[in-house]
Amino acid sequence: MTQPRVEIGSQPEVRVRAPGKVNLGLRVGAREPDGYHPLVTVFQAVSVYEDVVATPGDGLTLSVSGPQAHLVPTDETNLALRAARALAEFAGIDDGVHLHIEKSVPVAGGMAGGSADAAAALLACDAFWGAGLSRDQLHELAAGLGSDVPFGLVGHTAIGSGRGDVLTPALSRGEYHWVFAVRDVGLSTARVYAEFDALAGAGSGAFGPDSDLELLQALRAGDATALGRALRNDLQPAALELAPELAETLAAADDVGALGVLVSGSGPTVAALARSRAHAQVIGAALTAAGVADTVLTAVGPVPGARVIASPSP
Ligand SMILES: C[C@@](CO)(OP(=O)(O)O)[C@H](O)COP(=O)(O)OP(=O)(O)OC[C@H]1O[C@@H](n2ccc(N)nc2=O)[C@H](O)[C@@H]1O
Ligand SMILES: Nc1ncnc2c1ncn2[C@@H]1O[C@H](COP(=O)(O)OP(=O)(O)O)[C@@H](O)[C@H]1O
Repeated sequence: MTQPRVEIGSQPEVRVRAPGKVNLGLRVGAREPDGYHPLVTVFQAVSVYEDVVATPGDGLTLSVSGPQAHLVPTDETNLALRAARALAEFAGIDDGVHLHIEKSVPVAGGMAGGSADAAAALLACDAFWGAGLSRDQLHELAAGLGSDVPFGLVGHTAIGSGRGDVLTPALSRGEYHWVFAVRDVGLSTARVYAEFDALAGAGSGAFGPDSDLELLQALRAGDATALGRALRNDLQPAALELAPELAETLAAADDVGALGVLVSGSGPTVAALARSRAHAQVIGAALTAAGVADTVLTAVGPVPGARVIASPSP
């Protein structure tokens, strides 16, 4: 598990890359006494990445770059810093580290960028400090940081139950091409779940372990058309209630022949499944032309979870 540091001049640097995600299926049960909703979800990791770079520092410090860096908290609430602190406490380490996040995943966009940062920071600190934690130990720390963080570690395709943190790998064949329509204003996950409650009955009514059989079958077969038909998000009506303009984005992607289109997680990012890389470009151009997205990203999935990457940035 321990990874070598890459020396740049005299500076040791560990760079870890972690993916964003889309929930291909997201089935939500009724709120439980602890205030959380049980889920059955099928996660796919996609090629929109966060890089977290660990370098020497006094104490635990953080910086962030990227188009939406100004939206990311850099205080103690930042998930990457919380991850570093959790790992240091667990492993009894009192060395410092500076973490720099190069952010590409939309902030508060329903693509789990903060969770990717936390997963990447766990792996980066483990390698940087030579802590040598096992996968199980990292997973345990990840689950303590947030429900989507364990998936940020494992990536690929997985079924999440519990709060999404209990993961079972899912078979998936082939590559899927995505277009993500990003909005500059995020949607708070807490608000979307609260709206889900307010719209009582908006859920699928089919909450349970067998909810996504068609979806899982499509993935096993590598059948993008069938996958497009099976995409499902129980939070979508709530996200649309809070951000009605998303209906136009969904319709615009549908109009240009997307195989399927849905709100990603708690939104407001809209994910459209394309037939091919070229078709993804066509959908992206149409969404931009229609003015229904502030930024359009294209990506493929599934991709691996957080990993130390060999070559540091130039
Ligand atoms: C919706 C999902 C789907 O993967 O991700 P995003 O699309 O936001 O990335 C997840 O369930 C995001 O889970 P998580 O990352 O734990 O959400 P948090 O921001 O910690 O939760 C904020 C608040 O949302 C509500 N919440 C969250 C998760 C859950 N299963 N039930 C809930 O009711 C709770 O009120 C909680 O206090
Ligand atoms: N490293 C981080 N990157 C982004 N957001 C973070 C981070 N740490 C904490 N947050 C907080 O978490 C909120 C949502 O996180 P994010 O993962 O971007 O979206 P989502 O939960 O919709 O997938 C942000 O609005 C921000 O306040």
